[in-house]
Amino acid sequence: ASAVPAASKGSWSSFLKSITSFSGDLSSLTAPPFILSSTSLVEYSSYWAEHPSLFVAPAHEQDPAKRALLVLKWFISTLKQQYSSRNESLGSEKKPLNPFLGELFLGRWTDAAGTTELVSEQVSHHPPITAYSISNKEHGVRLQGFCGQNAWISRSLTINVKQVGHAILHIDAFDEDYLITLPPLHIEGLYSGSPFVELEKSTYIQSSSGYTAKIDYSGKGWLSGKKNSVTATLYPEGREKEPLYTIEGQWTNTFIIKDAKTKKEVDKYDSRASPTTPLTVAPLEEQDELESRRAWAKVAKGIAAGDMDVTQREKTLIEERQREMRRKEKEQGREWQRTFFTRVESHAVFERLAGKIGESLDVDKTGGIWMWDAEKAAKAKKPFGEQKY
Ligand SMILES: CCC(=O)OC[C@H](C)CC[C@H]1O[C@H]2C[C@H]3[C@@H]4CC=C5C[C@@H](O)CC[C@]5(C)[C@H]4CC[C@]3(C)[C@H]2[C@@H]1C
Repeated sequence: ASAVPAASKGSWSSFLKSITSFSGDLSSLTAPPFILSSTSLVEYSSYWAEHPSLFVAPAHEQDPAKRALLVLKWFISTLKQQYSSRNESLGSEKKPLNPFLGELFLGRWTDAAGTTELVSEQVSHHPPITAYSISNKEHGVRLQGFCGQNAWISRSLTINVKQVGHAILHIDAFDEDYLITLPPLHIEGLYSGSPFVELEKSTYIQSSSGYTAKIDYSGKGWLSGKKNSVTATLYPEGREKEPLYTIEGQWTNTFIIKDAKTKKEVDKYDSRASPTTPLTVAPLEEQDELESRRAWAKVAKGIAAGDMDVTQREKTLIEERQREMRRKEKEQGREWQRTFFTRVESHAVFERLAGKIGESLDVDKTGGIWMWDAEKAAKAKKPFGEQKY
């Protein structure tokens, strides 16, 4: 059954034609109004920690294998938010707003786990790359990472997305690091007008304490037959055939954790019984002009009202201002200063952990690694974007 509103049938079918001649940069596609989201992609970093208690739990587990298992459990619990939350709240996957260079999204979760802070910054516009840091000081846990997307259309009107980047979780109490790789995905359901994400292939979590998790994704009609299926094993690095724990289930629903030797269930996770903690974001009037919801407020209103003239006009204003800033920077031989993150050519922890996973790891093809810069962060205060012209 098509989910395309009757009035949009025409624009949806012309949209489907347009994506067959697709270039590779998703944001270059003009999608019809009903598929547009008023949320900017820079906000998607928040999906990593909407269950702060799961995010900090590993910091309190003394046994290194069980600690690695808690990291694996937290990671799989984030997938529903990352890849399916728009379906829940908006009825289908939507096209997010394309963040401008320097766009910021700042927020915090305050709940039983204390305060967990989110900083997300669009560190590159061409190609689009978002860098993020999520940290909880009381429990001494910090996730940092970056991500971009390479996309292409396959013949069956499927949008395929390869994610570029990775995440690194650091646990202060054990001075331990976990390298997390990002799943390839494709968008199904485009033809019927109700697109949704399906994950595919495998990803890894490699700990500095010597444990590897391999996570395999499959969908409806694949080996497991169920939509959004996931299986995972946790094993001592290099000994994939001697798993300690196994996980199986659906990342949009429930999954169970078993002891690989006794085959006994040791834990389970039910996403429907695990409410997320809402993120607290400053009210628009207190936000900096670089902060996403303030910057896109007029565009968001236009999209919510289904008024494409206002939407297009306000979007053009933002895009023109960005082009003007890039032109001036070029003229003055300067580059936009990122507020919280720095690009490095190499990174010891990343290289060491990536080496343990071996060739299966898709390192960022742009070669750069975006890292949280504590010095910049200490100096960063509003107005963030005061770059002298
Ligand atoms: C662009 C053509 C178009 O508008 O088609 C409409 C459809 C909504 C499909 C294209 C868009 O689908 C969106 C899904 C987005 C990904 C969802 C989750 C994540 C995880 C997060 O940690 C990083 C970002 C990422 C990979 C999103 C990237 C952008 C995606 C693919 C949107 C597509 C434009």
